[in-house]
Amino acid sequence: MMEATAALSFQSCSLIGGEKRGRKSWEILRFSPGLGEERRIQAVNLRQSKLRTCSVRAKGHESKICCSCKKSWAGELSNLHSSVDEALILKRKSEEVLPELNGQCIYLVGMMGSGKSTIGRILSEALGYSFFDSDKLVEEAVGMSSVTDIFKEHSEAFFRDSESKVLRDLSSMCRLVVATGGGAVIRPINWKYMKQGITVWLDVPLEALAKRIAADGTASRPLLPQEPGDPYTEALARLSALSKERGEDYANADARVCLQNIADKQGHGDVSILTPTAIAVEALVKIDSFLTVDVPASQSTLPRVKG
Ligand SMILES: Nc1ncnc2c1ncn2[C@@H]1O[C@H](COP(=O)(O)OP(=O)(O)O)[C@@H](O)[C@H]1O
Ligand SMILES: O=C(O)C1=C[C@@H](OP(=O)(O)O)[C@@H](O)[C@H](O)C1
Repeated sequence: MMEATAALSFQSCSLIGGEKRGRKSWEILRFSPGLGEERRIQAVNLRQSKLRTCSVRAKGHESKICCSCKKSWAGELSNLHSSVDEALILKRKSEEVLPELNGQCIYLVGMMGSGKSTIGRILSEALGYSFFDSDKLVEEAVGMSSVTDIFKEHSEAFFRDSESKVLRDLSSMCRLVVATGGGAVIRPINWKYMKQGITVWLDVPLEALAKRIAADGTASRPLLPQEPGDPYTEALARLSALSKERGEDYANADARVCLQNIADKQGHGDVSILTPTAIAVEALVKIDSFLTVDVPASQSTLPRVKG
């Protein structure tokens, strides 16, 4: 009872001013346990990237609430790791973004190994969307079990044509999260298909990509050197060349999730400790910003919404 009263007081206190009307922006994360007179509440505002902690002191029938506000919740995430259930934040943020998406698909783009499949699965589950990996769809369409075999037995151009057909077919559907192949961005026609939905670039430092790929092996990635040698150094060299060729292409995406920026905001700068769930939350934050940005009346168009 005390907790419910405190939560209501917290939500209705003046802290809420200045945000979108009619939408709950502050999420109560936790009450301190214990049965004492004073309790602490942590709440996060995903829209404004803020974390607040309140002490609630019971005085008769009233609750006195003292609040402190931290500038950036992203900057607090390392602390939150131990104290806050990331899954709850993901759930709350996806509930907030879902109505704004209005069924539009999400296309994840980024270099190979950037986490498109990993983050895509998490996003699809959180949003109740279906997940597709475009490489897998190409394999099914061609009737071969790996992209590497398609490159070997046919050609890269054949693979790219099949990839474009897959993206064309997906573009008429809704409520999907699609992990695209790392090279899907190089063909302008693919952008036409992907822009039927929201495109999100997972921007991961090359060193982190090379580490992941060296750990996974390059067998499933035909554009990377397959010869013996130091896998990290070889992957890094090839990824650097591909990234130079494609840098501008990825930047066409509607939203950019830059892992280095997240890690810097958290104050440690280490992208390797960012969890896939935290990255998925950041993707939703960026999608939300893209969808809710004020469009001047002169430039407004009908919403890009399907069925
Ligand atoms: N945030 C992360 N931190 C550490 N490893 C990750 C992260 N996201 C993905 N990985 C790992 O990196 C590798 C490539 O991820 P994947 O999702 O297959 O990338 P993509 O689909 O972009 O090629 C996998 O081994 C995966 O487990
Ligand atoms: O970057 C690329 O050109 C490619 C990336 C691969 O997908 P992932 O990004 O899922 O590894 C796959 O489509 C193919 O090997 C080509």
